[in-house]
Amino acid sequence: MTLNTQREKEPLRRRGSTPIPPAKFCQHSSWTRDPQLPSPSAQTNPEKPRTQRSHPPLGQSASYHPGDKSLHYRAQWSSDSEDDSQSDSDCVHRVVLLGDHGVGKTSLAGIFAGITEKDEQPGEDTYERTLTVDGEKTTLIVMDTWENDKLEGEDSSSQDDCLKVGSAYVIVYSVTDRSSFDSASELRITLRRARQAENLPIILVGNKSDLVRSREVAVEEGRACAVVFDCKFIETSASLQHNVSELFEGVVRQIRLRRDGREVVERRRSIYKRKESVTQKARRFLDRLVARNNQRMAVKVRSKSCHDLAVL
Ligand SMILES: Nc1nc2c(ncn2[C@@H]2O[C@H](COP(=O)(O)OP(=O)(O)OP(=O)(O)O)[C@@H](O)[C@H]2O)c(=O)[nH]1
Repeated sequence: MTLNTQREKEPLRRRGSTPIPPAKFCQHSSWTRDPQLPSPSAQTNPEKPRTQRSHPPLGQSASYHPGDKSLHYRAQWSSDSEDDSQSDSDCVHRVVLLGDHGVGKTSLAGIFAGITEKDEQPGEDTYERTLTVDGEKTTLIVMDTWENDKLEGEDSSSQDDCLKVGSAYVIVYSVTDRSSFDSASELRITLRRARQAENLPIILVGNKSDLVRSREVAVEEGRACAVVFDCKFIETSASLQHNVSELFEGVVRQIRLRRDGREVVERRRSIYKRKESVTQKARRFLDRLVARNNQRMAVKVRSKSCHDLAVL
């Protein structure tokens, strides 16, 4: 994996209120977007100026591909150093950020969007970006539209919309704020109620991991919560841009695992993942084997795997 810090084009931004044409979305495994089609937003707003931004580091795995003219209106980052010409699909998925005020949703969305300057606040609340993960392109539309504090009797339609439209959800809490952790659990329950029958990718994110001294929620608590609520877990620091690329690449992998099935995704990933040693692989295999016959072990393995965003 390489880090490419070349200048890149600004990612597409939308206002949350701007309707997104449903035809853009890949809710089904068979849907593939025609890369020759112009962006729907480019059609509705052809005059929209696009300024250049520098790409943030995005962990250690970012690389931008400015030569791709068919996707000129979108920014991309890649988890691979390989040539992307082999990419075989380009689906679009909505990822909704949920969580209390001040936990860092906008900051995470800003990093996703490629906003680097500290004092530059994201002006919009919906961002589109194409990621190349394990050699395949996927476009995410990250929605930072959640309004947490609807009062009793107030119209909750925007919350309902958020709970309906996502192909994946990122529930953020701050590790320095226990009440935000409690809210995250409530949000998980609300989401489960709203989308009962669906096996949605949901990632619980403990943000602000850099604030070591004011930590109120231990990493083990986050992990245990993810096991109980059957979702994935990662700690991030938007300030240090730690684990942010891993988070969004993990979202892509979780979407694909549900779309393609476990074997296909894991095989594809293994081609690209060369860092894992034979010993690590063998340990993981043995853990699973033992877990099949041991309920308690199964919980242990699940708690280990809940922070591996590349497996189901
Ligand atoms: N130290 C530290 N501060 C962070 C981190 N992420 C966000 N912040 C700060 O926390 C504050 C709130 O961040 P936002 O991104 O606006 O949080 P939000 O969840 O979008 O908040 P609302 O828009 O009110 O819902 C800002 O001052 C950020 O700079 C982080 O990882 N570490």
